[in-house]
Amino acid sequence: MTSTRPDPTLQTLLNNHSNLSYEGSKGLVMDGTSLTDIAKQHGTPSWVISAETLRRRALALQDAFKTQNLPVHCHFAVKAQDHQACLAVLAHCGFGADVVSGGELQRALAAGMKARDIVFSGIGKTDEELELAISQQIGQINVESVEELHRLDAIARKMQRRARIAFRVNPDIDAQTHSKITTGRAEDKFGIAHDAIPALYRKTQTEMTGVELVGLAVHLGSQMVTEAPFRKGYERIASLVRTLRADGLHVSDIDCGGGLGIAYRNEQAPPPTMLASVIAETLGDLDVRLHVEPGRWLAAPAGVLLARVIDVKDAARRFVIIDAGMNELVRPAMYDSWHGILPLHTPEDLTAEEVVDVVGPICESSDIFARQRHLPPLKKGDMVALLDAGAYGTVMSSTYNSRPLAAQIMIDGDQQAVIRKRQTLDELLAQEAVPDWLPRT
Ligand SMILES: Cc1ncc(COP(=O)(O)O)c(C=O)c1O
Ligand SMILES: N[C@@H](CCCC[NH3+])C(=O)O
Repeated sequence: MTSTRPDPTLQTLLNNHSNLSYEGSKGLVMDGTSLTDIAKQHGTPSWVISAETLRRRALALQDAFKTQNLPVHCHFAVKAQDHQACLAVLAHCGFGADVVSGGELQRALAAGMKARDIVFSGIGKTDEELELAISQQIGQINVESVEELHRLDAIARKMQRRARIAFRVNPDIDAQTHSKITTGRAEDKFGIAHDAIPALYRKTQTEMTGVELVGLAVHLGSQMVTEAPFRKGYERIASLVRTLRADGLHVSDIDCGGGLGIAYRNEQAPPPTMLASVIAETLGDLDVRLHVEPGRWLAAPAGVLLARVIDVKDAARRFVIIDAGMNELVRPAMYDSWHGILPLHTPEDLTAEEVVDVVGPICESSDIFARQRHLPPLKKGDMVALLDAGAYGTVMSSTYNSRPLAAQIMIDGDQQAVIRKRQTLDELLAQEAVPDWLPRT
């Protein structure tokens, strides 16, 4: 995710984020709501998520498939943004869910998603999680190994049920993204090796009674901004489907996974219409039910993280120290990822710039949001928005350095609500117990 390309200008960042604009004294506005007002009312750091943007992107994705006349079922990858209010927005748009744990499964159901619209992927599903999925009769369990297949078959038979499953294929294709979010190479832990699929498929469909094998699933990685890996992956799946059918086996469902990237840093990220046409060209003639599992593309641009400048420290570099840290948004520290940063007040001159490092307060050298970034001059008390924080933001945050979890606010037209209260230090400490047999001073 690091790159030698020059950073986009603030104007380019704004142009790339159609839900953000500067409106005079209101400052930075997201879908009509002043982010300064939110920060003043709810404090910082705070997460803001726009239901309107979520909805707009959900519809754009569905439209892309409609234009291709593709019968695609959309399942939101809950791991990207798991708040029930966000899941409810997407459920209302007709989305199901892609879940990776019993917790996510329960969240999706609580938010109103239908069990039959839920797909369960994940490399380490416990017996209890498989039992939950079977008892809820979810749409599909994507099996990731022979070992899991046998475990699931035994559990389902014991429950006198038949679990609807697909095999997650490891196609041994590089997603051309950050290595830490690549999932489809042979050395990655995910999926069943593509060359092992035909024999296992036959054995499963002809001999196993606890599972109903309906097809294949593939997910190559996340933040994919080139077309080639999608195409290669789906071509491999199409060729497997033809092999299976030539062997008299039944394939009715293909799950195309997620992975569609966004332009965090003005990347030439392809739109969903690219995904739709690649799926149409590679899998469109197979007469199967198609599924997709996008997360980031839907949620990332719908969210921002608001923070306040604690201090500006002039040393070997100018450090803008903000009150959000890697415990809130860990992506830059974890993947060297780039997030746009905009001041909340309307800058007098969008082109007036200082070169600064924007850092958090955490005692880790990796707690850096931006290195040598060109930003309008910032001073103590100014507030900023970290962009594209709606996916893999709140869900990956922690309380490192005893920092209570930040508040989350949903905006929707002229409505807004706190959808997650700021955690208090008392609540954080109340989760702990000190054994009374410990000697105390
Ligand atoms: C199986 C599976 N499906 C879907 C996703 C969602 O990916 P993204 O947020 O990149 O669309 C992931 C995460 O990479 C995943 O592991
Ligand atoms: N957490 C990653 C994405 C991982 C996707 C899960 N398979 C990110 O923030 O980019």
